[in-house]
Amino acid sequence: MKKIGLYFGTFNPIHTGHLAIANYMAEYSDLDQIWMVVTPHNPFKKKSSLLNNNHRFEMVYRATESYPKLSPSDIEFTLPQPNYTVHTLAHLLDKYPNHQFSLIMGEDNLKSLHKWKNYEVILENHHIYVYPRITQGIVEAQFLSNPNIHKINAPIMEISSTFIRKAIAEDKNVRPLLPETVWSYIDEMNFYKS
Ligand SMILES: Nc1ncnc2c1ncn2[C@@H]1O[C@H](COP(=O)(O)OP(=O)(O)OP(=O)(O)O)[C@@H](O)[C@H]1O
Ligand SMILES: O=C(O)c1ccc[n+]([C@@H]2O[C@H](COP(=O)([O-])O)[C@@H](O)[C@H]2O)c1
Repeated sequence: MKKIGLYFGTFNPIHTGHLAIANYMAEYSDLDQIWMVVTPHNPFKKKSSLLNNNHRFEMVYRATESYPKLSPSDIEFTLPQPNYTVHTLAHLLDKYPNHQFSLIMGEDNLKSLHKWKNYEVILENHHIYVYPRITQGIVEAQFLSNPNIHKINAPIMEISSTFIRKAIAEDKNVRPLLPETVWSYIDEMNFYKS
């Protein structure tokens, strides 16, 4: 049985914070593989400001290419939208009956987990690894003591895709915040200019 960590994200774009989290999990957990699942449409986010799926996938592909334990995944591209994680998990369990799937997420997502579709089902069947992040809101008490939720003791990295998109639109240099191959793709393609 292979242990897979699913790191779901809009990745618009993938940044050094994402990559550091994925690499930390690859190095310091018992997960065999981390799949970075590019989500076409988060049910809580507007689709209008999104770069198309293939461009976001390409950036995740480039970011993870030289990391053997990290892989990009386009599994949600052919599933109904918006993408509810519980549906994707059902699809994955069906397709890979011999894999054990855990979730990796930032603390901002844990703060809204009580609003996710069938979150109880997700929690009953999967471990969730939560990465610290400074954001508004509080984590519901029910999640603080849940045995399937594991807090990761890792340094906080305050980088967000929103900050990067805004900075590029304002002509700032964001090169250190992105994997080099992602930075050059964004630069070549003129993404997020305004
Ligand atoms: N700097 C960070 N530290 C910890 N977790 C993060 C960080 N950035 C993103 N994440 C987590 O990575 C996953 C995917 O994040 P997402 O693609 O939404 O990035 P984002 O930077 O939050 O994007 P946006 O600013 O567009 O909302 C989420 O679970 C999110 O909580
Ligand atoms: O299933 C849900 O109800 C649900 C609600 C909000 C977010 N999600 C998923 O959480 C993942 C993280 O989203 P994001 O935009 O914060 O990177 C992404 O795969 C979303 O589809 C899922």
